[in-house]
Amino acid sequence: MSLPSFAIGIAGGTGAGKTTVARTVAETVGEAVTRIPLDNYYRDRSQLTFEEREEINYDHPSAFEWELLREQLDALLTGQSIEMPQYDFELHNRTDERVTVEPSDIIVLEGILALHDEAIREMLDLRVYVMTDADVRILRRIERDVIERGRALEGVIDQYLETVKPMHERFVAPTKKQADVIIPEGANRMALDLLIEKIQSELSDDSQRPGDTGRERSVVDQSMD
Ligand SMILES: Nc1ncnc2c1ncn2[C@@H]1O[C@H](COP(=O)(O)OP(=O)(O)O)[C@@H](O)[C@H]1O
Ligand SMILES: Nc1ccn([C@@H]2O[C@H](COP(=O)(O)O)[C@@H](O)[C@H]2O)c(=O)n1
Repeated sequence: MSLPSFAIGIAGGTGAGKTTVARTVAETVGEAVTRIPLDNYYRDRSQLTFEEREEINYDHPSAFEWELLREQLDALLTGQSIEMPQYDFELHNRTDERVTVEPSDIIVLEGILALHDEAIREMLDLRVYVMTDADVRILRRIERDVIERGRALEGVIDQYLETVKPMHERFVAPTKKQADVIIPEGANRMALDLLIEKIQSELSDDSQRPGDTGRERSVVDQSMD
């Protein structure tokens, strides 16, 4: 593999289609792709009871362990493997499991706040925002949370109105301005084809990568300036 890797951030509201875009890129781009779901960096909450964990605002930036994400993204971009934490949505907590993730030419960070943190944004070569209407997103979320995440319909609706929607407006939607590319309606084929073409052209021209000089020092060092 060539260093540094080409890093892509995919942000957008819950249910916008971020995972679908990330998977499609991984399947189509024709190179090894390392995917980093931001959800895995929700803070460890083992010190709290299940009832206390249910009350947490999971859409506020403080819910994530940014320091660990910065360190691990930096490691991957400089060719080192990481021990990535794993998250259980039914327990609202990290599991004890860690998964060894190897670096590759393309690293894709995907999550609601993938473009929120300035240090992380600076590590990305391409910033993508997936934009899908709120009504479509909440319908997708209800289906997913009830079927896959073991949630009751009433709880999903309450959480959406109390935290998901206001935090989306306050923290997620504004990161659209940080994006190089906005994909309307999720896995829009034309937009995806252009995105994949862009990634392939960047990969075939290593010398043009903006990160080549920017990553001479690790992001961990930079944050201490
Ligand atoms: N462009 C699309 N058209 C139709 N369904 C889609 C599209 N993009 C995503 N979906 C579906 O919407 C749901 C949520 O998509 P997902 O990629 O998991 O969203 P996110 O990662 O942003 O929460 C999934 O069931 C997925 O299959
Ligand atoms: N214990 C948790 C942790 C997170 N969430 C919700 O997940 C959403 C982010 O995941 P997407 O795949 O939808 O992008 C986020 O909006 C959190 O509200 C949760 O419900 N429970």
